Amino acid sequence: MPIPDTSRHTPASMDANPNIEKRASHCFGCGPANPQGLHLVFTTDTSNPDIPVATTQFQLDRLHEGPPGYIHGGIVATLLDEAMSKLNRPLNVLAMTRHMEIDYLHPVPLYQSLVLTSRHLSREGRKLFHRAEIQRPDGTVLARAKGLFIVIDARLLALAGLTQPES
Ligand SMILES: CCCCCCCC(=O)SCCNC(=O)CCNC(=O)[C@H](O)C(C)(C)COP(=O)(O)OP(=O)(O)OC[C@H]1O[C@@H](n2cnc3c(N)ncnc32)[C@H](O)[C@@H]1OP(=O)(O)O
Repeated sequence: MPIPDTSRHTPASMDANPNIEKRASHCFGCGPANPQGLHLVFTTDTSNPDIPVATTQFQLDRLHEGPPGYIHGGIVATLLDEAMSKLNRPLNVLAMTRHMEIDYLHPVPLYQSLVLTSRHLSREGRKLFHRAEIQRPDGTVLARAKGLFIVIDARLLALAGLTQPES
């Protein structure tokens, strides 16, 4: 059984009393403090505040290889999930992925700059429906996802110690 590397298991994300920003700093998708992470940085377009759009460019190497020369399918799912999660804050909610479905349309290549974009579709109560795509710069869609995110009650997060309680 693999032995955990304690040097990587004592960051701020594991501290007894972190705030949500410190915890988020170790997010595998976007956390700047995670040395193994993807370090995605999104631009969010809120010109229509009801339909936020998040976009980033990324390029991965063999660390994330699945089929030779292409990104592992699980990492493709991570990219799409991460992009959709970036729509929640502009909508002023905390939410977690409940369900997502993915169309792997073409293999997603390593060593090429690609575009990852997401868009909010609709909301029904606690249920947020988002979509995301990975595209080549010429607009060819390589993978596409639809996601259902469920709004989490901020007070429950505070009770669980994941956020600071509202004063
Ligand atoms: C805090 C910031 C985090 C940022 C995270 C970034 C994105 C992530 O990667 S999150 C990590 C992955 N996700 C998770 O670990 C979440 C694990 N799941 C959970 O904790 C819970 O299921 C949770 C909190 C999301 C929802 O739980 P719960 O409140 O019991 O909801 P639940 O009743 O199961 O489902 C909610 C609704 O979705 C509906 N639903 C479930 N599946 C589907 C589906 N496939 N299609 C349509 N609707 C569905 C349910 O019917 C229900 O609808 P309604 O309220 O109308 O009855």
